Amino acid sequence: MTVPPHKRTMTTLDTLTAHTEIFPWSDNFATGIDIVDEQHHKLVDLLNRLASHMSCGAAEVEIYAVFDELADYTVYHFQTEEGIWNEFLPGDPLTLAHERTHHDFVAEVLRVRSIANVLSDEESVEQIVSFLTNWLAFHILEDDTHLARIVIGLQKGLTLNQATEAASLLMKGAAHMLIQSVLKLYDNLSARTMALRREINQRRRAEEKLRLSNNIIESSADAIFVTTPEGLITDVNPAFCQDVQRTREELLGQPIAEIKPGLLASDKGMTVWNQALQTGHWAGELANRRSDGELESVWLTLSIVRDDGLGTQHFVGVVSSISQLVQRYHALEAAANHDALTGLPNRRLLEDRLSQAVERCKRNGTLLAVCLIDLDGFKPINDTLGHDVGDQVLCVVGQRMSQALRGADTVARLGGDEFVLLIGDLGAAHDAARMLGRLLCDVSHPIDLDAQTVQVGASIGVALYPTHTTSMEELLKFADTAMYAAKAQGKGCLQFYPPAAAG
Ligand SMILES: Nc1nc2c(ncn2[C@@H]2O[C@H](COP(=O)(O)OP(=O)(O)OP(=O)(O)O)[C@@H](O)[C@H]2O)c(=O)[nH]1
Repeated sequence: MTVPPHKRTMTTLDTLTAHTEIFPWSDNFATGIDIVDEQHHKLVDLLNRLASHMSCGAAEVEIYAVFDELADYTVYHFQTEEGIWNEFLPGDPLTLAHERTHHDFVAEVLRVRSIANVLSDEESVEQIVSFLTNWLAFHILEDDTHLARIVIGLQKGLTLNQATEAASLLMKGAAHMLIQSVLKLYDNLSARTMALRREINQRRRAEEKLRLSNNIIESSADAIFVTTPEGLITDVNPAFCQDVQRTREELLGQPIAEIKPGLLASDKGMTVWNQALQTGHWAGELANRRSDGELESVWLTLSIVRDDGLGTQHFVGVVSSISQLVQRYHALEAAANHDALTGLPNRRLLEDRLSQAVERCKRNGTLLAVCLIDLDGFKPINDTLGHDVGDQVLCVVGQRMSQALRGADTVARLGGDEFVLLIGDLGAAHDAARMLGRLLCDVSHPIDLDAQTVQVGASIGVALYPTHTTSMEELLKFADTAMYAAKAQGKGCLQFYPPAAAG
């Protein structure tokens, strides 16, 4: 069943925001025929809602739906009216002229609808409101009232001529005045009231935006502060209060550098402040001392909010804790630089350490021993006792090597059962030989595992910086050559480059 437009409970126009009665319904609008007046009332109400939309500028209105609803309702209403006029004044020129006006009305609504895509919603609604106002004045107040009065006359038993004359007389005075006053009302209201309403609504929207921004700042997990150019706090959010364990009231007017000394009182803090002054912005990582005394990494964004005259007005700082990010970064960095099994530096970190060690020895005029170690007899452990046992052996051997060296030296695992040692700041080659002899002994001690004891040996090849080469690449290559010579000599021994056989 089709629900007549006036029976719909929730219409698009109903959803328009609070509306202003620009054309409040008055008894003067009444034609005297109840059903017609009731429907006119609804149409005037639609007009008021559209006018209200025009002044409020509600952006969410579905303009096409508004047009469709208006067209729907008027077609429905026109059928009612035409039914009455045709019943009492069939074929009368007034009735025919009236029907043409109805067609014109629908055509105009559809015309504005058809150009709605090139107009803004506001412009479309303005066109419709202007058109409806004229229609209210000339159609409802003039034509409908005129016809209604003839019909009422006929209902009272007057002849058509008598009824027409009586109606014309009535229409001459008051109705004319009313039409003029409606049009004037529209002119005045559309120009002034709507402009005013629009302004009010713009302000309301701006306030809403401001309220939303405030809510965001208030609920932000980041600590936010605002200061004068001299660094005196003018506002803070709850996260900032929480961070420094002070109330907002206690903080207002306080120097930010005293409240957050770690952030803004240090030399770095001054640099941050000055750069923000010069460029309008500073962002970067700083250390912040929390209220519990712990140091944490934070990301500070400091910006200047200037007034219209471009004079400095406020500094706005946003402090975001990035401790977890930094921890994660360090964990990833550690993983990228260390061997997952033994935790020793991997080849990537070894390259760094090698260049640092070379630099140090160059500076100090000392020797650096680059030692390549390959275990002896490791494969059979893997093969007979399993890979897990092999892994344990690699870890124990790594620990023993680390313990045999000084803190500044490096033990790295290249992969498999291959390790590299960097022994720096040596006075002579035999210093390295002594340390490596001890290390060979340590490595070859039996290893007690859960269920068994195993034993491995090691073959070591050594190249010296700068004795054998100053190239880091060659240092590793020469150490490798020497290590193969050690294997060839029966394993479990130390061989300096150049190996005897090679040289
Ligand atoms: N458990 C374990 N084994 C590994 C790992 N990486 C490589 N291997 C094994 O280590 C063994 C290294 O082989 P070799 O160096 O020939 O063994 P080796 O018995 O010490 O022989 P030589 O060097 O000639 O004395 C191979 O069996 C590899 O499969 C690892 O991460 N864990």
